[in-house]
Amino acid sequence: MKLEIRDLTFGYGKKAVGHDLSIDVGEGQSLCILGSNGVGKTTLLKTILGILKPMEGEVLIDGISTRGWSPAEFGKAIAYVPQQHIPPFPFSVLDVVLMGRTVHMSTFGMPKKQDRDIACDILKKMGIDDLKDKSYTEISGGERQMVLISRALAQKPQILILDEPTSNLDFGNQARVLEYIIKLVEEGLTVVMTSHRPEHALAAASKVVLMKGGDAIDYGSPENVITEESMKSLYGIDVVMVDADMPDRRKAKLCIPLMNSYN
Ligand SMILES: Nc1ncnc2c1ncn2[C@@H]1O[C@H](COP(=O)(O)OP(=O)(O)OP(=O)(O)O)[C@@H](O)[C@H]1O
Repeated sequence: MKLEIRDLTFGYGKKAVGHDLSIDVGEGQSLCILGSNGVGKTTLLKTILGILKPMEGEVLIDGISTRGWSPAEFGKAIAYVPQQHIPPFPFSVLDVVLMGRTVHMSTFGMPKKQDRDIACDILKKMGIDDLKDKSYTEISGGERQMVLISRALAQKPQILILDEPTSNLDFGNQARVLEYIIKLVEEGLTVVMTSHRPEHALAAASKVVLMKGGDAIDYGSPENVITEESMKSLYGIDVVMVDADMPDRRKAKLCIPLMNSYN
């Protein structure tokens, strides 16, 4: 599914957070939104998800405006992995993942065997099936992040939206989640994510948008958009871009902040 954001102004009530944004991301592509704290990344995601109404402009899915869509219509197309999720009850991990199946059930419907099979299969693919029967309130923040990604995938969305998907994860799980996102994109999913890690955008995104002061100051391929100059402009620090030789002869681009402590 193609996601288009056309001349979008978004925010809370009458207060605009972002202005006149136009970006698109197609099937089998991923878009990463970079920008400093409080610039409006989550607010943009909430507007795409229909949680907030556009102040001006439109969000289109496969060319159709989502204005007036019901939560069920959004739920069938888009799944969301939020930054933080505080559970009100001690559901089991499997129950949380099964919640992703709700959009495919009738009102008051109960999960069927097929729903359980889908949920268990995703937990296996994410490498966390050993957590299945644990209480969601008694697992670590990083494990919870993996469970939330599983819940979103159980929804079988066409578009997956992730707000800082690697923020709570250890070094290994960050790489695993990024690899998994890359695989899902290769399989045809449309992904939109936010990140505070330029390397993650370089590794996993087809397109990057840089947000500053409510505007998109640059938008395009990660290699073109993520530069020493643009990162200084975005985050106010000097950075050095380095090409690292990977064992398979590929190059990986790294973005290293210039700190006085290096010697
Ligand atoms: N519910 C709300 N009502 C009014 N203003 C809000 C609300 N939530 C966030 N804001 C404001 O909107 C602006 C953008 O916030 P947002 O959470 O979208 O930023 P962000 O780029 O996702 O930040 P971070 O990187 O820290 O997660 C901030 O100034 C914030 O204070």
